[in-house]
Amino acid sequence: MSQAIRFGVLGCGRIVRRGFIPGIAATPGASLQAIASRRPGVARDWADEHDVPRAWDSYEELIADPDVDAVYVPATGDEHARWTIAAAQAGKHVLCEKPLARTVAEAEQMIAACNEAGVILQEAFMWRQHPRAQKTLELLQEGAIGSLRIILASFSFDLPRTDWRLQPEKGGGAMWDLGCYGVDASRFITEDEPVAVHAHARWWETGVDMTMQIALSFPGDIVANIDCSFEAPFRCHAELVGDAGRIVLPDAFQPGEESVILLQRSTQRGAPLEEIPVPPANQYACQVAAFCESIAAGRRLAPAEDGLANMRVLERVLADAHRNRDR
Ligand SMILES: NC(=O)C1=CN([C@@H]2O[C@H](COP(=O)(O)OP(=O)(O)OC[C@H]3O[C@@H](n4cnc5c(N)ncnc54)[C@H](OP(=O)(O)O)[C@@H]3O)[C@@H](O)[C@H]2O)C=CC1
Ligand SMILES: O=C1CO[C@H](CO)[C@@H](O)[C@@H]1O
Repeated sequence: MSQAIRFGVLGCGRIVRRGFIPGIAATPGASLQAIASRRPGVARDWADEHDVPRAWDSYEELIADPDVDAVYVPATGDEHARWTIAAAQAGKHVLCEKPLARTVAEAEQMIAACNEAGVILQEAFMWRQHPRAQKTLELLQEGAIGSLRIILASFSFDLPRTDWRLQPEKGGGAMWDLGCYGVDASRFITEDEPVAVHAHARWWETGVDMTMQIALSFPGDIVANIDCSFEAPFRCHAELVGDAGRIVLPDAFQPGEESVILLQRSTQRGAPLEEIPVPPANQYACQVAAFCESIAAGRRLAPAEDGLANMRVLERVLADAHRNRDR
């Protein structure tokens, strides 16, 4: 096999520890070469703890490191565009956390910078890379639930009120953080873009949406009902309803190593739910592997333009929620 892709990570946050580090450790063909934090000494501590060869006290130094081939951007939403563009200009491939940016305009600039530099840009919608996502598409294509009519997706948890996700200037808001998954999933499942959007939110004192209902209509009169919330118990599920059955995806966007698809092949009340097995997989490892595959192929197998298309829908959704405020 050719030389492993050497990754650098910009920041020491929760998803780095919980997702990316275990994911890259389980990915042959990828290695974690360097880690940076804006907080002095933090990257050194993490590097020692996780056996990472290099530690930097600034993102600029990591980006300038000639031994780094690809950069993972797990920063707060407001920092995605800045660091993606800087890394691309230094010739590094970029795996950027979701959502790509705060605005469509920012996402367009990121894609342009990566195209100009000839580097790969991938949005870190890890759930798409898990084998369950592909298996779900196959079941739909085989007609396992007949014609798709309804998509339901819910993602919520009780957010500590001190989190940056409540700050609008940091790219906060339940839609950007959680609703983006349901929108991404409905576009992935329909392989299409919505023809109409409607949204209603409950707003937090800082100006971000705390809870949002999103209704999307897709070609073929497929409807998607998506909800997201920072003020509710943890829920993360999706259901695809057809005219001949339904598919349930427990822990939709955060499947564990072992996950299942629940399939009801009938519209009869009380019809059994069959467990469709899915190969065990760590979705963060799948994500790194897919990204490395794109680098090796020299083209984006998971196009960043898809992230841009998601951003376009999210911007429309947020605008509609603002329009419906106080109605
Ligand atoms: N795909 C997934 O499963 C998940 C994705 N995410 C995404 O990952 C990103 C980070 O989320 P999470 O790890 O939960 O967040 P944390 O609050 O735990 O970490 C924030 C991160 O942002 C960095 N950062 C850079 N600039 C700033 C700044 N100006 N202010 C504050 N922090 C800054 C910090 O690095 P430093 O060490 O330099 O301070 C740190 O790495 C978000 O984009 C989020 O949407 C989050 C959770 C799950
Ligand atoms: O992307 C994400 C997935 O899960 C988290 C909740 O558990 C979110 O807050 C996060 O930003």
